[in-house]
Amino acid sequence: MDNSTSPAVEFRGVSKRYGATRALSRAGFTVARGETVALLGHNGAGKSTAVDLMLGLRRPDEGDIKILGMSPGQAVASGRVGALLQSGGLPDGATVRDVVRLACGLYGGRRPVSETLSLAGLADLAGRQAGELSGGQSQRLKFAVAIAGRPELLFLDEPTVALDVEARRGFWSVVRGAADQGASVVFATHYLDEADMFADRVVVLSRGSVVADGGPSTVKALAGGRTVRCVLDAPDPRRLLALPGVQDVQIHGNEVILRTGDADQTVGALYTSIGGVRDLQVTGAGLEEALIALSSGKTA
Ligand SMILES: Nc1ncnc2c1ncn2[C@@H]1O[C@H](COP(=O)(O)OP(=O)(O)OP(=O)(O)O)[C@@H](O)[C@H]1O
Repeated sequence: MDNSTSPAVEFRGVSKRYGATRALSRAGFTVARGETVALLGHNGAGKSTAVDLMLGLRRPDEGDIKILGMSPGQAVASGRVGALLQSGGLPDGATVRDVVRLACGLYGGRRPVSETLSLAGLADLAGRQAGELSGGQSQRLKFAVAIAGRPELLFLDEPTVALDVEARRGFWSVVRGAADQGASVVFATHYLDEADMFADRVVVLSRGSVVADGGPSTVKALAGGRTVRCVLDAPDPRRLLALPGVQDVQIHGNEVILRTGDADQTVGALYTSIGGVRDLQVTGAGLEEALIALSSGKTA
């Protein structure tokens, strides 16, 4: 069957219970080829369950899951899917190169060892023992194993949990490199800034249901956006309302209060097309507030 045009993921009406716990409740979303999608939600929202189901590690109670046009089991068996899961260690005594060589060998050399090392940012660490790596380096080694078969689709389950800011940045820059080569990426996270910065789309899960699905700025706007305050000489309400993202304008003398669904664009345009901006402040709903509002069903 030619399934090269099928979406990377079709997840339709999926429910999963563990005894009395309802982990997923008719959850649905799709992931297009080449897209990077964040599954965002608090602890227990159902993210890992969704990832396990997409990898065929568990079976849904109801619903339908297709991965690259196939059942999850077939997709994984075809070697076209890579994964970095929360569990799973590395052989401490082996070097980075040994681990990567083994992974590349298991996939019949679809991706050369040197390319895999360099994509994962490990070229300079190839001779290091896996047990001597920092947290960020060992996540990059697990990532190298995940991309060794040149997968068309990558699943990353909370890959940067417990990493510091620098290590997280390093990790995401290597993921970008793999995504730039055309792989679709699905990652679970409760780091809101990561979803905002690295995903084309964010699927927000709350108590097993999808409560929002859209671009990061759409998800933020759903929860009411942010407030941008500043001082301007002679503010013009019509020009301010025409700025990108602005939904509402209030003016008190020289003080301006804008409600916006995209604070970054609004602030940029304030400086470039209005000018004379003083005492600028941005407050209110970031993705964090959006998530809280969406999770409790209190969206605007
Ligand atoms: N093997 C299991 N047995 C029983 N309950 C489970 C099991 N795995 C998950 N759960 C429960 O299912 C719900 C969803 O868990 P899941 O791990 O999918 O959420 P998550 O969003 O990945 O959370 P986290 O961010 O903490 O990893 C939670 O209430 C969890 O306690």
